[in-house]
Amino acid sequence: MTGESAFLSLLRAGAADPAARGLMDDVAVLDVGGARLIVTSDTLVESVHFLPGDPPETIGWKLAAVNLSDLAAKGAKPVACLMNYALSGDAAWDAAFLSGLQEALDRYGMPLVGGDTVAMPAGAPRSFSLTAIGEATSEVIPARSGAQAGDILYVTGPVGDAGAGLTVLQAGRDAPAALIESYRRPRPRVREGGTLVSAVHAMMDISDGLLIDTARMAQASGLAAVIEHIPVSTELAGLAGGGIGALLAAATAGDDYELLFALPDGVDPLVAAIRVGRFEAGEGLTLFLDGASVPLPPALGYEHGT
Ligand SMILES: Nc1ncnc2c1ncn2[C@@H]1O[C@H](COP(=O)(O)OP(=O)(O)O)[C@@H](O)[C@H]1O
Ligand SMILES: Cc1ncc(C[n+]2csc(CCOP(=O)(O)OP(=O)(O)O)c2C)c(N)n1
Ligand SMILES: [Mg+2]
Repeated sequence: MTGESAFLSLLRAGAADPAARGLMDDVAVLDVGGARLIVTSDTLVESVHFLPGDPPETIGWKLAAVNLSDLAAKGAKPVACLMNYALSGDAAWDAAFLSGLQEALDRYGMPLVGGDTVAMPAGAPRSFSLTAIGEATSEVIPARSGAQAGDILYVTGPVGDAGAGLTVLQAGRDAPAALIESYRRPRPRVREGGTLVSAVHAMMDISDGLLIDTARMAQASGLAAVIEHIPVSTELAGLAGGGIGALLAAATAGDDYELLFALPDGVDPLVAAIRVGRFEAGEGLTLFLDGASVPLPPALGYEHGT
C-alpha cells in the first residue's frame, strides 16, 4: 500500500467517533460544553509544499493560510492555533518565518496559543505543522457530503494561478507577480465561507485541484458531478492561453485555496463566485467544455505518494 488515499482508507476504517466525520471532511467537529469547535491540521514540507528558495515570510503566511482555508470551508470563525516548528538552523530565517506567520494570524484574528519546537537532523527538509481551532457560526456545518442532484457547483475564484506560479518558479522564468503571489501567499476565503455557510448544501476548499476535489465532493455526496467550465485568470490566460491543455493543467495543479460549494439551482451565492458545473444522480466526474465531452486527464489532481 502506498499513497495518501490508500492510507486514508485504512484510517477511515477506525474513525468511528462522530467528531471525525468519517475522515471524509476538511475538519473535525467537536461538541464541547455547548460550543462547537472546528479543528483542522495541515503540514508544509520543503520541496513538497514550498520551494527551498521561497522567502521565509511567505512560508509562515502559507502555513496559517492553508489551515484558515479549511476553517473557511466550514464557515468557522478562527479562534486560536497551535504550531509545531522544526528549527531551520538559521535564526534570521526563523524570525522572518514568524513575521509572515504573525501577519496572517493578525489579519484573520487567530492567535497562536501553543505548540512545540524541535531541531531536525542536519540536511533534513524543513517541515512545519499548524492546528487551527475555529468556532461554528451556523447550526448546520456544511460537509463535503451534502450536495443534492440538481445543485449547481461554484468556486469563489479562478483556478490554476498558484500551479502556474510554481511552474514558472521551478523553470526559473519570469511570470506575472500575481501568479507567484498566488502560490506563495494564498488568501483563505474566511469571509466568503462565513457568508456562504447557511446557504450551501456542501462546501470544501480546493487544495489538491478542481477536478479531484469535485470528484471527492461527488463521491462523498453519492452523486455524479459534471464540470462545464474551468475558470482561469487573465494573467494565467495571458501566460498559458486558453487551450484545453492549459485548462486541464489549471484544474489539476492544486494550491488554489478557493472554496468549492454546491447550491440549489436558482439560489444567489451572495459572494463573488463562478459557476463551474452541476450535480446529478449517478456517480463519477465528467468534463463537458464548450459543448463537447472532454476525456479526463490521467491524474485529477495532487496526491501525496503517487
Ligand atoms: N494522519 C492522519 N491522521 C488522522 N486523520 C487524518 C490524517 N491525515 C488526514 N486525515 C484526515 O483525513 C481527512 C482528509 O484529509 P485531507 O485530504 O488532508 O483534508 P484537507 O484537504 O481538508 O486537509 C480529514 O478529515 C483529515 O483530518
Ligand atoms: C515545491 C512544490 N511542489 C509541488 C507543489 C504542489 N502541491 C504540493 S502539496 C499540494 C496539495 C495541497 O497539500 P496537501 O498536503 O494535500 O494539503 P491538504 O489537501 O491536506 O489541505 C500541491 C498542489 C507545491 N505546492 N510545491
Ligand atoms: Mg490535510
